[in-house]
Amino acid sequence: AQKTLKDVYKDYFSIGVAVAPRNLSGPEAELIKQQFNSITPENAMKMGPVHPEENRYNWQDADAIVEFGQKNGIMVRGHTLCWHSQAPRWFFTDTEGKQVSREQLLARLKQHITDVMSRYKGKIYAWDVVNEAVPDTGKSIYRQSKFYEIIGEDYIEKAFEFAHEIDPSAKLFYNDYNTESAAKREKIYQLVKKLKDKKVPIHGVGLQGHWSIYEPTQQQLEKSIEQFASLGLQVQITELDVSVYPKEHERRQKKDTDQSVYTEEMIQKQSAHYKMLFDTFRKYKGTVTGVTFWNVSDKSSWLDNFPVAGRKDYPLLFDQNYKPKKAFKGVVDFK
Ligand SMILES: OC[C@H]1CNC[C@@H](O)[C@@H]1O[C@@H]1O[C@H](CO)[C@@H](O[C@@H]2O[C@H](CO)[C@@H](O[C@@H]3O[C@H](CO)[C@@H](O)[C@H](O)[C@H]3O)[C@H](O)[C@H]2O)[C@H](O)[C@H]1O
Repeated sequence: AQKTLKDVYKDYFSIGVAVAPRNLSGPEAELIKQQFNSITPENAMKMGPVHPEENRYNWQDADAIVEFGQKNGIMVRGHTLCWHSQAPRWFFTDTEGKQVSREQLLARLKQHITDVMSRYKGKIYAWDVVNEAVPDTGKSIYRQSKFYEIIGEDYIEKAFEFAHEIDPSAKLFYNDYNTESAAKREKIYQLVKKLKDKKVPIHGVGLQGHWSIYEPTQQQLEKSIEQFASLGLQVQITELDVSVYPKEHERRQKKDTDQSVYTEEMIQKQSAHYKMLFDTFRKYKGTVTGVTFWNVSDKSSWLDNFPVAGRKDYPLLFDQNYKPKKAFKGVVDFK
């Protein structure tokens, strides 16, 4: 029988995928049930989509995803309780449109985390409590978000404390991208070390893993896993995809990459890169506790049209017909 990701990795870490309600029926649902034992709502549990108005929640999509998990014995990972992006405008202004005070915003953040986590208590095993709070550039370890401007740096520790109070059994993560860039990794390390030193209830760091066939190197990845694990934190890869195109800054040099053609060279490089990534994840068994892909198959990825409008990407292990790609083989054939 064909090997599946969840069976091959059952002694290593959970294998997940980001989903939207549209993925939970038909051939995609069959692929999800066959290959994965964890799902993450791609958008349904974010502040804006789930809490569009102060006194109105929109639970429909989030409920559908949790019910699918419950019905099929698939764990659910929560994403995300506090993020500067996709945060509803009302969160930061009062009824006259004036910016709210530190106390008001802290109370709203507490209410939001309390309501969302209470609804799914015992049904969500891990949460990205705070997402992308560290800037890519500059000395400060704090992104100048509305949360930081209005509350101050302690909005992060408060969010973790609010979360832990509601569901002490849920594993709580700080989640970010570009975690393999030395400068950004050091700032994230400083942030989470501060939280650990203050005995804030944080259990792990999420490396989003929006990588490409050009980066990271194995050394860079191992350095990130080891640096965060040195604080006694677990590490999860939370939004994995391997674009066949170089990142923006490299792209300008390689003009011909905007053609959306999936070349044999891309297939070879992608297969080798995915193999290196999973060889590395297995090496840190017990530290790397979960790996989640961001979208199900090349049929539809957030990387289609991003950052180049109209450009198709091929970043995942299953092709546009939900069939396993060459890269899949390199990931499951290690025994
Ligand atoms: O950006 C990739 C990752 C990076 N890390 C954090 C992680 O949360 C993020 O995920 C992406 O986060 C993006 C927003 O920042 C999501 O994109 C949003 O995805 C939403 C749902 O499809 C879109 O909302 C729909 O927009 C449509 C037209 O604009 C409207 O008609 C729909 O009603 C509305 O739901 C938003 O415009 C679009 O911005 C992507 O699907 C999602 O994959």
